[in-house]
Amino acid sequence: MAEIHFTYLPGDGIGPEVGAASIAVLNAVATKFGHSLNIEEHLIGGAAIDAGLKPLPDASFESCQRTGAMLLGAVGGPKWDFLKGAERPELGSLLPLRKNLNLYANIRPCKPYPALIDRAPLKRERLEGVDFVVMRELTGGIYFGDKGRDERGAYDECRYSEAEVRRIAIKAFDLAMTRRKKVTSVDKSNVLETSRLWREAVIDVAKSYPEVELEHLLVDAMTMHMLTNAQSFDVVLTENMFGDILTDEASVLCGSMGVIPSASLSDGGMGMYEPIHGSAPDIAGQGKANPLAMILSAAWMLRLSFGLEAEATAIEDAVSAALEKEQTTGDLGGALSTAQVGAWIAEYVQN
Ligand SMILES: NC(=O)c1ccc[n+]([C@@H]2O[C@H](COP(=O)([O-])OP(=O)(O)OC[C@H]3O[C@@H](n4cnc5c(N)ncnc54)[C@H](O)[C@@H]3O)[C@@H](O)[C@H]2O)c1
Ligand SMILES: CC(C)[C@H](C(=O)O)[C@@H](O)C(=O)O
Ligand SMILES: [Mg+2]
Repeated sequence: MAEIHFTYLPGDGIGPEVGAASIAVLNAVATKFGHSLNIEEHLIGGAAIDAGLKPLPDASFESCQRTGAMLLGAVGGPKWDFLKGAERPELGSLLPLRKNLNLYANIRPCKPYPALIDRAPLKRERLEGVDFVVMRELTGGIYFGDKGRDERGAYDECRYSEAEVRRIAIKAFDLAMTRRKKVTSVDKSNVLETSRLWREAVIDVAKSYPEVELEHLLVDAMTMHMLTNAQSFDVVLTENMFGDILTDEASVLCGSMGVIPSASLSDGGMGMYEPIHGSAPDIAGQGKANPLAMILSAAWMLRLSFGLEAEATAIEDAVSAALEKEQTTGDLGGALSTAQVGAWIAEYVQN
């Protein structure tokens, strides 16, 4: 019996809705496998601002540092869009959390479920066999450079050190060694100096992995290859902003934004788990949000932060079953609410 002790940060918009569904599933797993849940729930983002606190309140950050395992819904929304810089939910909570906990390795899978292939806008033959993982650098690049306004307009500085590129490249090659042994590094080295450094460092890291095939693609071409040739990818290695953009595109291959989880990992064993989607203000508060990405993120937390492989697999099997039996929300053509999908998966796990 294990104690599953983590920080739960529901956040804004659909965050608390998909979060509640994931907690219902975690409760079912804990009951079924005889574990106990110790959940530290804290405010983050707009919800913290509305409570008169900073976007990342000290108590929230301290809890994350203490537990080292975080399950996060989403932050941000139109209500807080008038705020500037670090007063914003995104810049004042999510980014400092990633940076200050050194969660530099962000892993986002793209493997369309068989039951969803016909829901994606691409032809079936372009989707069958697609199975790649994006290794996104998460604590460097343009997100974290100097930004501001001056007499010439506005600026966002993009910086990468060689060490920052090397450590994420090593993660990508290590992952490729456990898979089909191919790394596709995506950059814009025909224009950007950071991308030239990126490519040099990746080529150098690759020398230690002679079994792994390395290819380079420019990011503009990559957006096209992802739609025409996605079966050719295994591990896609890229920098912060390109990874953000490419993974939203990858979600289209999977049938919905609502099915892709992510893990953000440090070297010291910390992990934050969150869906790749945002707070979806257009559907928030209506029970329409698909909770599968959040539920799968919880499964990844069990596997990667607590070593609970059978428990994680039980959740993933239940998600596959829900898709096969069309127990889904409207984005996937189903008629269930967010809570009903969570309850169905929780029950499936327990039986
Ligand atoms: N990790 C995060 O906290 C995170 C990630 C992305 C965006 N955001 C924030 O979220 C806000 C909204 O951003 P956006 O609208 O560009 O992106 P979004 O991901 O919130 O929504 C994009 C589209 O996908 C749909 N969608 C997203 N998640 C869904 C789900 N689980 N089920 C069904 N449909 C879903 C939405 O309804 C919307 O049409 C912004 O403030 C943004 O900064 C936060
Ligand atoms: C909200 C935003 C800062 C975030 C990002 O760009 O990293 C989001 O889009 C994501 O994909 O996690
Ligand atoms: Mg994004």
